[in-house]
Amino acid sequence: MTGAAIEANGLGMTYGRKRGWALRDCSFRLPAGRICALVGPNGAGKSTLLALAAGLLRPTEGTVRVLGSTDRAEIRPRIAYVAQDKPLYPQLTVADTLWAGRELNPATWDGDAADRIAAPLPRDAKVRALSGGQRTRLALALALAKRPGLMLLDEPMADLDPLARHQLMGLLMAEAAEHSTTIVMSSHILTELEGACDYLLLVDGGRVRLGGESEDVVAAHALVTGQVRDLAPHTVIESRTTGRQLTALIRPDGPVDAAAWDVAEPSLEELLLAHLRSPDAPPLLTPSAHAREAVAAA
Ligand SMILES: Nc1ncnc2c1ncn2[C@@H]1O[C@H](COP(=O)(O)OP(=O)(O)OP(=O)(O)O)[C@@H](O)[C@H]1O
Repeated sequence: MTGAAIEANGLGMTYGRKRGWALRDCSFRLPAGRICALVGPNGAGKSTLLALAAGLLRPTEGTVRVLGSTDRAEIRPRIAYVAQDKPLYPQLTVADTLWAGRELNPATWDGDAADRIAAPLPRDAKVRALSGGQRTRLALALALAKRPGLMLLDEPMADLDPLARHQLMGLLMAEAAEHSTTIVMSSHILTELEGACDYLLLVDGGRVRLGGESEDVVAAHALVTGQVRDLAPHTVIESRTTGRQLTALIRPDGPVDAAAWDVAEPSLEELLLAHLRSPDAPPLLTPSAHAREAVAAA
C-alpha cells in the first residue's frame, strides 16, 4: 500500500456554534500520486476540506494528516494551495510575482515549469490588470514551480477559456505524472474530470459520499434497463419508470439477471449526477480510500 497524501479521520468543521457543520464525520484516505477530482454541489464542503488539508483551518473535530504529518508548519512548504479567489498581490507585476515565488521557495523552485505555464502572460503587467483567467494561470505557475508533493486546487479551471483549460490541464497532468505529485482538484465541470482524474471524492452535505479509484467506483455500479420489477437484492441509487420500462443506477449485490435486464456501465458523469440527485444513497469507499485508523477500529 502506498503512503497517503491525505488521511482524514472523523474530520469535522463548523465555522461557528450557530452555523452547523460545514464538514462532518469525514474519514477517508487519498493515496499519494493520484489525481483526485473533488466534486459536490455548492456548499457541500469542498473548499472547507481543501483549506483544512492546506492547514489554513483548524478542524473542529477529528484529524487530517497530510503527507504523513499533522504538523502544519512542517506540511506547508511541501504543499501548494490555490484558493478559489486566487489571492495574489495586485500591485506586483507578473515578473515580480514569479521572482517572489522563487525567493520564497529557493530549494525547490522550478523556473522552467513557471515559464512554461506563465508564457502567455505579459511579464511587466501588474497583477491587478490581469484578467481572471490570467490570474489563474499565474497562481498555477507559482503552485507548480514550488514542486510540492501535494497540490490542492480549488476550482482552478473555472475562469479559463476552453483552450487555456485544455492546455493547462494537460500541462498539470504531465507535470504531475513526471514528478509523482498528488493533485486534488475541486470542480463542477464533470466531463472535464472524467479523462483527467484517476481518483474521486464526492462530498455532499459535509460528508464523503463516494471515494476511491474512479474506475473502481464506476465498476461498482451498473445502469440497468428492463420491465418494471423488484431490483432486490441490489442497492438502487436512482430509478425512473417510463410506462412499463424501468431504468436504474444500481450497486449490484451479486450478479445481475442478464435475462431480465440490459446492463451497461455508467459514465462517471451519469454516476455522479445520479448520486447528487439521490442524497440518501448509501456511501461507498473503495478499499484504498478507507482511512487506516477507521479500518483498524472496524
Ligand atoms: N468563512 C465561512 N464562514 C462561515 N461559513 C462558511 C465559511 N466558509 C464556508 N462556510 C459554510 O460552510 C459550508 C461549506 O462551504 P464550502 O465553501 O466548503 O462549500 P463548497 O463545496 O466549496 O461550495 P462551492 O461549490 O459553492 O464553492 C457552507 O454551508 C458554507 O456556507
